[in-house]
Amino acid sequence: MRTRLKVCCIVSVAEARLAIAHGADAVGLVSAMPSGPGIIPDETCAAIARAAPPPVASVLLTSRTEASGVAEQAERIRPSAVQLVDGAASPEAHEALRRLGIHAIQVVHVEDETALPLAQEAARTASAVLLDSGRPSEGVLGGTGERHDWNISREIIAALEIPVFLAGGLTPANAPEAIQRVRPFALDVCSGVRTAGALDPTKLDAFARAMASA
Ligand SMILES: O=C(O)c1ccccc1N[C@@H]1O[C@H](COP(=O)(O)O)[C@@H](O)[C@H]1O
Repeated sequence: MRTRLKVCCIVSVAEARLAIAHGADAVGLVSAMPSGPGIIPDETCAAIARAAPPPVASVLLTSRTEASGVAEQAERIRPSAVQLVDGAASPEAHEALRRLGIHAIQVVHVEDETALPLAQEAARTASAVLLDSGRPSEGVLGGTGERHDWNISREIIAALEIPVFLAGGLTPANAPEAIQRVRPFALDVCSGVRTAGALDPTKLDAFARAMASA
């Protein structure tokens, strides 16, 4: 099965078009976060979500955890899916999104082996799980540009029956190894395809080619 590509930290409709032209199956839109390089206003998230043509998915990243707050933001922005970057998000938040016809992608930050039971719990109610390299205890919920232990990710993916995205420090150089070793449903990249903060067509092209070579 082809590994899907999500290009994250999209800041404009022009960047979304560039990512899609290079084969992105999904574009990620980072709303308010405690920290991170990719944050854009909700109004910009909504404009990009409106511009994403089917079957490309628009994925809103939120740090909200309460069901009512998550649903309120999702209803305003109307993405295809919401990526809940804080592991404290509840099954009620997943259910609230489901009622709106919006997929819940629950992030699990892989700090150690405890990520496996966290992912299994999230998989009970979310549409998909995304494995990232944040450090929630330090208020870092993603966008680190760092890899985590892919042996743990591989174990999680083997144990779950729903799609699992792999994120954190992916680059054109390590994308083939990520696909071969971890076997995720999709790769999710932000900093690895950017230069001085801007989406870089040369790196995007290299990333897409690296995926195709795996
Ligand atoms: O990029 C951000 O600003 C951000 C902030 C808070 C949570 C997630 C964030 N970005 C997401 O982090 C992953 C991995 O990014 P990277 O490839 O390691 O740079 C990806 O989903 C980003 O969209």
